[in-house]
Amino acid sequence: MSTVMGPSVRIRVPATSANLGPAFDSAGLALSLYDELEVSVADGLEVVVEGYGAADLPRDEDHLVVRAFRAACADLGWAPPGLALHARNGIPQGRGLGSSAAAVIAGILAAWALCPAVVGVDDERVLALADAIEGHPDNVAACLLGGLTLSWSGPDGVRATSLTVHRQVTPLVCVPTSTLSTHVARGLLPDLVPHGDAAFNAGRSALLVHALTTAPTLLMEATEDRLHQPQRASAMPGTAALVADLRDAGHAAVVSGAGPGVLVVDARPEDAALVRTVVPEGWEVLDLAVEPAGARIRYGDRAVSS
Ligand SMILES: Nc1ncnc2c1ncn2[C@@H]1O[C@H](COP(=O)(O)OP(=O)(O)O)[C@@H](O)[C@H]1O
Ligand SMILES: N[C@@H](CCOP(=O)(O)O)C(=O)O
Repeated sequence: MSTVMGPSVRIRVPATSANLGPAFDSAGLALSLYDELEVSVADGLEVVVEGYGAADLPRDEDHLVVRAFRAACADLGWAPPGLALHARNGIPQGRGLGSSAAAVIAGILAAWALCPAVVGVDDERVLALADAIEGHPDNVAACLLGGLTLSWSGPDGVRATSLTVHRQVTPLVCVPTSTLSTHVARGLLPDLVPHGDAAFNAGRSALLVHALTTAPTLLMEATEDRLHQPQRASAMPGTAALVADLRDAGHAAVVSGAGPGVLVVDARPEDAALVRTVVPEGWEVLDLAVEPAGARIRYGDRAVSS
């Protein structure tokens, strides 16, 4: 049992769905499904987990929130003795809903919020470190900033921008019982792709931004992809079949992130019942909203970052 040594901070981080079809490693959508954490500096390490992962996440320095916290502390030049972490996880893990990105953002924001030497949060520094830990920027950007995010890397490091989506973008997520590690799913992708497929995805990605923000009637065409879903289908045949069935029924369905969850981008309230008839037994259907503001930090009742 460790002793808490200062004030606590509460962090709420949203689930995210990356890629959205063609925009591999660049587009992300924040969803109204959250992990909530309470963190304080302590004289040792104490980790309590409720909800998803309660039975199998590590309770030591290997816990991803702890690892991200430690990395952010090092980045800030701060060396707290330990931390007390209480996590209530509402984001299913290993399903393509950005649980690891949420854990990384939570750990980094906790460090920024608790470090005595800093005031406020520098989103660009948070994003840079989160991208370095996660290995791709799409989920961490959406988790941090909310809404529809586009992220890219350049000479100045990782950058991201957040856009407001059209009101007809109403996400519905289908969550299987099976899991697939993002690391494994990334290993299925080839190093080289045909130029025609790259051109196909470039056009669809550009159209995707227009469809999500302005012209939702174009979402079916705008969510077509040739760069990652076909290459990963053998690792998640049930997911591939469900995406095909939903698209045949007229829904803009895609693999959520690296899978095996499925995102329907444009589900109207009345579609939820219909989708439930197509989804295989055991899958959970979550009727969600877009989370517009992203991660939230609170000291008591005072919100200091969104
Ligand atoms: N809330 C969490 N707390 C601690 N570790 C987590 C948490 N969420 C995810 N992780 C870690 O990330 C892994 C899942 O990451 P990943 O394969 O990228 O799937 P996802 O699509 O859910 O992000 C888990 O097995 C676990 O090691
Ligand atoms: N662009 C990444 C997205 C991974 O998202 P996750 O939610 O499955 O971690 C990829 O497709 O590998």
